[in-house]
Amino acid sequence: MTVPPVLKSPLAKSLKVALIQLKAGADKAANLAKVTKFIDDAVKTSTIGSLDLVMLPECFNSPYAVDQFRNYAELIPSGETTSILSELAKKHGIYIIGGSIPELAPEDNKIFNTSLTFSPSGEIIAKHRKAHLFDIDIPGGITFQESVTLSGGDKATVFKLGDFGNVGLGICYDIRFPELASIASRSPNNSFAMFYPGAFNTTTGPLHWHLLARSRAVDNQLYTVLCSPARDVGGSGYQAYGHSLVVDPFGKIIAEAGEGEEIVFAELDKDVIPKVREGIPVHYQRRFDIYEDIVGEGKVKVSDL
Ligand SMILES: O=C(O)CCC(=O)C(=O)O
Repeated sequence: MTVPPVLKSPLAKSLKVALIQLKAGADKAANLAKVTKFIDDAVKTSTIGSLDLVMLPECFNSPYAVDQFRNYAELIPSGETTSILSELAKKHGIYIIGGSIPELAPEDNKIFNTSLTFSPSGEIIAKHRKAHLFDIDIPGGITFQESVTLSGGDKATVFKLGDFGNVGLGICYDIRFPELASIASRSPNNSFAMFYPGAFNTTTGPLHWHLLARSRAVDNQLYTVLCSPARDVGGSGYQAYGHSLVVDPFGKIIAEAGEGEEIVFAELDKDVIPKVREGIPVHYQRRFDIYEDIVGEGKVKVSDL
């Protein structure tokens, strides 16, 4: 096997990120006010210098509940959450990965679980509709059927984060399907990170949250960044797992929250990617001649907004 010359890192510089682990309730205005305050605080209290990107959790403006998604759904881009996040990105001059919100698609009245990313000038630069719907039934554990009210997106999402390079985006349950991260990481997309706003629960969280984050990182030799809501201790609704985290391309957890409301800071160091790909050259050893039919070049649907 010939290892090609080490690629220069796709990153212009290190990416400084903050993950906002907040608890959302039934009051949408209060949720949005909280988001504004947390983002302002993250920028002010950053322990790693000037932030480049702030990330929010899945369903941060509504309860995470099948019977509530339609009540909270908004049009994109004309809805209020889109304009608030756009203004915040502009005000602070940062990228915002806007967790996810229920989106109403007016053309067919469907509801999607959708994540938007904003540039530092407030433009939407990516839109991912959760592709794999969270339909599970674990006796004595948890039953949840997103497909009762949500529809699934039909594209992988990879986009350019300005000078930092390409990244991929999935939502929560999407992390269980390795294909999205693999599409993002391999040529020609060559992403350095996968971002997953997610709301695992107290049944599957302890079993799989860290395992999946580390697996996607190791499989693809990129960073994985997962942002969860805080746990609603004593609440009667969905119990999010918490533990927002960042895993480096070696599979090491470099930042992690607890269960409550918290901001976690992490720096995604550009030099780690070529180091790990040189040391363990799986990135260059893919045998698409053997498994082209699974994720063959040119056969994927990547979102272009
Ligand atoms: O996959 C899991 O265990 C949790 C997924 C989830 O909570 C979600 O997709 O919102």
